[in-house]
Amino acid sequence: VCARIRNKSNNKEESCIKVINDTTIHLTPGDSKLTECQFSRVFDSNVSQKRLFDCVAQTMVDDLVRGKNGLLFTYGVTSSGKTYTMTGSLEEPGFLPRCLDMLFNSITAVQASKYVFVPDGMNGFHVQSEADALLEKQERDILPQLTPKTPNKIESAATFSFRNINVHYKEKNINPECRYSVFVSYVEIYNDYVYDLLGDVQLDPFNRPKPPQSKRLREDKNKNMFVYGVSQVEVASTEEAFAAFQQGQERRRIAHTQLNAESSRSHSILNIRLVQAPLDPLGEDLLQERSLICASQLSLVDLAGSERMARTGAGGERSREAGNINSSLMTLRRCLEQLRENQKNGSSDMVKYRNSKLTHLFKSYFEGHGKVKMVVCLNPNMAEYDENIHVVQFAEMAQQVEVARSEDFKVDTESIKRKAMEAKVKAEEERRKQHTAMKQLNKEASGGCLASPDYSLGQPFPNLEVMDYADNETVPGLISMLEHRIGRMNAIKKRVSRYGEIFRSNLSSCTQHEQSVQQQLKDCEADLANKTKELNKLDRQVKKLESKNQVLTRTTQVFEKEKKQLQDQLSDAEAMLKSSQSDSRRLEMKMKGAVANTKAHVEKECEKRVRTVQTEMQEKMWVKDERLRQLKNIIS
Ligand SMILES: Nc1ncnc2c1ncn2[C@@H]1O[C@H](COP(=O)(O)OP(=O)(O)OP(=O)(O)O)[C@@H](O)[C@H]1O
Repeated sequence: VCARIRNKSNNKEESCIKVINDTTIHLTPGDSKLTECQFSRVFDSNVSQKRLFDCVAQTMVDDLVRGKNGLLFTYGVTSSGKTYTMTGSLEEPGFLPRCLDMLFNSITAVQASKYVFVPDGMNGFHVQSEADALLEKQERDILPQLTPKTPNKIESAATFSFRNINVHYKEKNINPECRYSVFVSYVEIYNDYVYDLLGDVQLDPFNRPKPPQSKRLREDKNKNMFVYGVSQVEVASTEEAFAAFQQGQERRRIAHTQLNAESSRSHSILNIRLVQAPLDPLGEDLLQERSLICASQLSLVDLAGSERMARTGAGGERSREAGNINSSLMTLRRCLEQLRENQKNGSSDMVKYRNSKLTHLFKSYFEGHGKVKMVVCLNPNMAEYDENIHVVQFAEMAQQVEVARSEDFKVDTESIKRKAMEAKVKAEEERRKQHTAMKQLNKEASGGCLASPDYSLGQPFPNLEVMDYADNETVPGLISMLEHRIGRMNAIKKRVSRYGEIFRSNLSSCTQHEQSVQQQLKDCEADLANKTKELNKLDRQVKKLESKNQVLTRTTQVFEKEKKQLQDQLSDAEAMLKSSQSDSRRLEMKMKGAVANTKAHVEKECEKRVRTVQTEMQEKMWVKDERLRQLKNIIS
């Protein structure tokens, strides 16, 4: 567990963290209170991205190449520099691009052709022949053009050229007798659901992207947890891998808009998987034996901000998010605590990994199937003191957990080499044997051994006549001549039988050779038949797609026509609407004028009537007053 302290947001403000040495920091809220924390390594705000990579992540790439798994995660509160450390920028690349760069630099000379390794859907891989891989490549190159499925094309890999990765590390443990391929998958855990960020986007009937579907976690035959059905994209360079990552980021942004989420409230996990398999004894094709294929992975995890519920000040949906993050990080904490307890007491109490997707996914790492490293990011602002205390407490506890070391993947190159040598020697011996036999036969045939004089039994019989029984010259001469003839005959017999043997052995080796050629021919014919079948299938698919394409083109034309008609209708309707609007405006003006006139007229009329009534009333009052006065006079 390492700590990285980021720079202060305001230089004038006092810092709550003081770096004492390479492994110790002091945390203080400003007064005399002081908490000391130990880490395996402390990096202050001046540390460069490169140095951090050298010290923390480089060995994890070494392990990846040796066939070992690794988990590297950043932990800390929001804005403490987790994403900066993990991903960085094009100018200041973080762990992720640097790991990819080192990996591709290391395997560049021994990279397998694309699509030779095929994911089997259960976290494993199998190997297919170069020819099948080529066929698949052609299919993939052609089919997407015919079926434009989703609007999620991977951004051009050339877009990403990282500055400051000029280190070009190379891992020395690359086995030249193996071939390697890299796959990436990218998932996020949000509200305890796992989403695939590199899968095809499903569209709704209105051609809008559908909200993402959650994935399940499963265990493979090696007891490693994996996201079932997750997309694994094969990448051939750092740029291609980063382009896939960027596509995932974009998908994440869209999904967050759909789910009304905030990116800092989800955990994101990029898995870099390195697959390797040895070459056959002749060093030509990859061996297809499953047991010889090794797939190792490096999981780079950017955890959600670790602040506590009260700090988030959230309500409603946000409070549920905060709760889920807290619960997943809390489960992580509990699991690590239980592991520590088990290790301390030698007990084997159950660790409840299943309580959250995060811990469930990384269960295998904590059980010793790989190396785990954590970079704790700390923000030195005084306001973060309380949160920092919780973060370092977690880190200190995590440091006490020991994860068992996993074993290197070793290809038995010695036995493969031995086999190769044996096969070579045998083939060479066979060739030499045949060659000598042929040479011998030719030599003997052309060197006159088989020519007629060699088959002769010697001088022809002289004309002999024995006249005297005491002839001591003729009979012994005849006897020696006959003995010589018998010797010649035996030698010829011996030679003929040797020729017969050589001929028979040549015939048998020729027959064997012919049989093996016949077998090869049969294999080739079967292969050809398969290929022809596949080709026919592809041909049919192409035809089907072409006819679909035609139908779609026609439908598009019909729709285009309808669209044009509808557009015409729309513009007519708009024109009508405009004219009726201006009519109604005119009518409104007219009505307003009429209303004003009528109002003025009515007001005038009213005033007139009021005045008349007033006059009448005044006259009546005057008459009444007059009568009252007269009445008063009469009374008085
Ligand atoms: N060590 C650093 N040096 C320079 N800038 C940094 C450093 N750490 C973080 N920053 C900057 O601070 C800002 C916030 O950092 P970042 O996004 O990495 O935080 P975070 O912890 O990932 O936050 P969140 O939890 O919201 O994802 C970014 O603009 C980043 O560039």
